[in-house]
Amino acid sequence: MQKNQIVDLEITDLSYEAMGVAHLEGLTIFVANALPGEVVSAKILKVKKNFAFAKIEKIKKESPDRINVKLRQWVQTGLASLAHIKYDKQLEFKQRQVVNLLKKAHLDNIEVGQTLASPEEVGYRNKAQVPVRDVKGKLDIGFFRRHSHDLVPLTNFFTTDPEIDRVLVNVRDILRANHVPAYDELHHKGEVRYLDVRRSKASGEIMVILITLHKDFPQLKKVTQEISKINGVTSIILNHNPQKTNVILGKKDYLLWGNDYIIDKIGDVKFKISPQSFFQINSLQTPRLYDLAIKKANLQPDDVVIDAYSGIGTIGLSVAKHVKEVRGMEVVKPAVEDANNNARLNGISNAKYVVGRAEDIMPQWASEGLKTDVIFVDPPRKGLTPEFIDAAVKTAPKKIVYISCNPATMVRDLQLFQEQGYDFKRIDPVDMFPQTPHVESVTVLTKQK
Ligand SMILES: C[S@@+](CC[C@H](N)C(=O)[O-])C[C@H]1O[C@@H](n2cnc3c(N)ncnc32)[C@H](O)[C@@H]1O
Repeated sequence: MQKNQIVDLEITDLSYEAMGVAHLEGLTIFVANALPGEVVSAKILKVKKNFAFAKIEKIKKESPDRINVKLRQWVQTGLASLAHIKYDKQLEFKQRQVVNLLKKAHLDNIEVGQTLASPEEVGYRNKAQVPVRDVKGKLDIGFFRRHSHDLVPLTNFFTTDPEIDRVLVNVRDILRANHVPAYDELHHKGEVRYLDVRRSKASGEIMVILITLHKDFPQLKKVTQEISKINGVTSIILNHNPQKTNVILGKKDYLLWGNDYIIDKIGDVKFKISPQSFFQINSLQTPRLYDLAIKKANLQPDDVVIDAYSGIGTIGLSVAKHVKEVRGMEVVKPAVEDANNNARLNGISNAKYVVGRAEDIMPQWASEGLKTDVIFVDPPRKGLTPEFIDAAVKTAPKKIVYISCNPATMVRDLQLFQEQGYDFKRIDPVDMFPQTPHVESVTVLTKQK
């Protein structure tokens, strides 16, 4: 098989990144945007030892699960790489990801629930972080083409709250009118690198973050003034990122106008959110995710509860009023400050959050003799560490509730807990990210007698 060769392929599966999978001449071929059951004529793009990549030239037999996407850029950029699949099939795809990982780990006896559908299938994101680049001599916003830094201009981000799209376009126009240069990655010059906009569905408050190469630039005052007039904007922040890096946010934030936070709500608990704090992006699905996790924890009034990888304390503060004590840890300092302020804001006095890596703090607490009843973990994609797991087990919790955004690392970690006397029977996928291949899930581990 050779690059540029045109081949006919029968798609038999979807990879975890939602690429169509076919087999030919002993190779596994990944075909972008192809669906199981389809027969496509495809062009080979790259050939490796055991696999190859191809792109569709023509669909010869179309799957009944295919949807015609209004803007091909949504799929092309990876912004919404499942958008060409009917929503109920997306949910099945996510459930199957978990089933397949369990099979690989020889855990076939574990039940996997149906993926809990999101109340909103599009426009659900309460935050957008979009690159700003020069396209054909004009500052533009959009999304990078997959595996590249070529900006595909966009004004409708599809999965984002349309109110956020409106603000993004307004800010783009203000930057253009004031001749603010977009960041030029190649020469490491220019000004605005990214726009980050967050909106609270509960309060309507909007935060605009300009992520810039320099801390100040000639048009900044005027631009700030004009952005402050956009309907709904209550906070404008400059995030200074002077580094030559792919990391989006710099370390320092400067308040340009308004508040240095926005207020959101989950259930009846209010949350103050700082620019660098993590906050679940699907506002309507988050309370359903937490309700599921909390129900599974079967909390008792005397329980000592850990909220690990706590962000701004959303899980711990949602349960604090029903238990004896909540302790949490989180590595981002402003998020911890938010968590402790959020406890006060909601009249909660039995929850305390500390700054630090969970893999350092948990062993410290265990060595101090802490005993726990329920541990909630909600780590980033890389999952937990063995140090964290050992220490968590030492505190002898009755239950560990694992909320995960990456089923591969979660299955690895669940097996480590199993080796230490904890067992689980079921995993429940929850769709936090419709139109994308991301799989969130909740699992409860119970201490064996
Ligand atoms: C998936 S978020 C969950 C946050 C929170 N539980 C929520 O639902 O909003 C993961 C959090 O872990 C934090 N984090 C990442 N690595 C960490 C580490 N080694 N120790 C503690 N927190 C960490 C991140 O800053 C982020 O806030």
